[in-house]
Amino acid sequence: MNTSDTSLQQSILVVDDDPNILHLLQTRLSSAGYQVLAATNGEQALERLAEQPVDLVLSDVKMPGMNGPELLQEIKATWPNTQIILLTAYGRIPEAVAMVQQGAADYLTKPFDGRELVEKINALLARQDAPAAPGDCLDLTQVGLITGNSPAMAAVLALVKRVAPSEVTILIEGESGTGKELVAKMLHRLSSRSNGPLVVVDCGTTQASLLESELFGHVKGAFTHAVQEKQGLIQAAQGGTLFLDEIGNISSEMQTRLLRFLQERTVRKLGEIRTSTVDCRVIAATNADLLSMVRQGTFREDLYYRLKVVRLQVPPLRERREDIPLLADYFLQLFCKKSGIKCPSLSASTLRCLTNHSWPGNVRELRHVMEASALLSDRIVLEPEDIQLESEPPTHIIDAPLSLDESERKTIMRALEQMNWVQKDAAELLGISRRAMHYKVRKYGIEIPLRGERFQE
Ligand SMILES: Nc1ncnc2c1ncn2[C@@H]1O[C@H](COP(=O)(O)OP(=O)(O)OP(=O)(O)O)[C@@H](O)[C@H]1O
Repeated sequence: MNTSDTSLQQSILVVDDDPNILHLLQTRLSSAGYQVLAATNGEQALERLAEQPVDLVLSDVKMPGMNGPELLQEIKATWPNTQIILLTAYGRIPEAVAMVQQGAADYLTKPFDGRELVEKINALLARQDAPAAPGDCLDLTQVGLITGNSPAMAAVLALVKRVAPSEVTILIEGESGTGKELVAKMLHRLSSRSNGPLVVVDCGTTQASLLESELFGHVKGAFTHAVQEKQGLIQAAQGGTLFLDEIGNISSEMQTRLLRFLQERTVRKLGEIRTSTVDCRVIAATNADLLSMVRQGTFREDLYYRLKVVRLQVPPLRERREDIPLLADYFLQLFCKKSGIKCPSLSASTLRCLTNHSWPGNVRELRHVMEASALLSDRIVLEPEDIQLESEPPTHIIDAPLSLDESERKTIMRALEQMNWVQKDAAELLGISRRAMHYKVRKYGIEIPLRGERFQE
């Protein structure tokens, strides 16, 4: 902590070119017990910091002269332990999110709620004061996440390390079995909440009717089988991380309740009047295309944007084949050690065979294949015939390069399907004129189902 010797007060530098906002922030934060310094632009902020380092900088993003991203870069280079919270206009959220990815702790949109701001700062500085989290020296294998030399996973891990210490909500996307849950674990372990619980909720397999009481809890007698009071999983994540797996599977009622929780950070048990505040970081994961679901009206747009403050995309295994040999060997050794059997090695042709497979079930499939091979073979070196791979679909279907026309036709079809066959909307989605869409539909002989509307030219 950077608190000066003469005072135990924590210090905050507020930076904004609007004198009214500056005054408001100074008053609010002083009355919350902080020592507050002020600057009206980025250059002045750096001068102030050179005179007196602070615990936290609260800065506007858009300012004349040095802008928010430049100021962030300067501060991170010279005072790496100083936390930065950004204030941004609603329309500039993408810029603020990019800054969080570059090391800012969090952001708030203007107009902001003063109470929420103070709570955010209190929580952030309280955690900064806490002893170093175990995640500080985390080695990936501690969460069981193995990667080889693939650039695709290196990029994911770099982003994980950058955003883990912040408080932002994260949406992890990726096909089933790619390791999204392990990524969530890593985010938790690398955060300042790593001493708190990581509560995993599988929204995909929990029965819709049960999910509400699982998440929010209930009082005794709230419904027929509520024989005793139960704490909800959200509350159980107090001080830690709530991981909502398969978020695309929740009902529209649950979407509304979750959105309310994300906005207000309070929960109310079923059958209870009182609400309680919960301080937890939320990470969600999905293997569905949430954006398409938003377009089809099956997933709330406002919830989608609340969840995907930062998006992390875990690539399928076929896009990071460099990782396959290391993962295969890791699973083989893990299983053999657990089962007390002598671990075989993999011949060069077996490795080639594993690397060329398309792995539709991703890392989970590779794990199962290696376990089965270790169990079923008693050889010292595993050859391709010892490995049971699902047969691949005929390669000419998946590998044949698409002609430009074919891929254009597929794109048009996908857009039309997504927009319920309304050509006007599909044209808008693809950023082409209605006339061009009409022409392409005719060119490719695409049949519009009767319920689809045809636009007037
Ligand atoms: N990089 C990895 N290193 C080691 N094990 C991995 C890795 N990625 C995935 N696994 C293993 O593969 C299996 C699936 O991983 P995980 O549950 O994290 O995937 P997921 O993307 O969350 O899947 P789903 O969408 O089906 O929930 C687990 O057994 C996990 O341990």
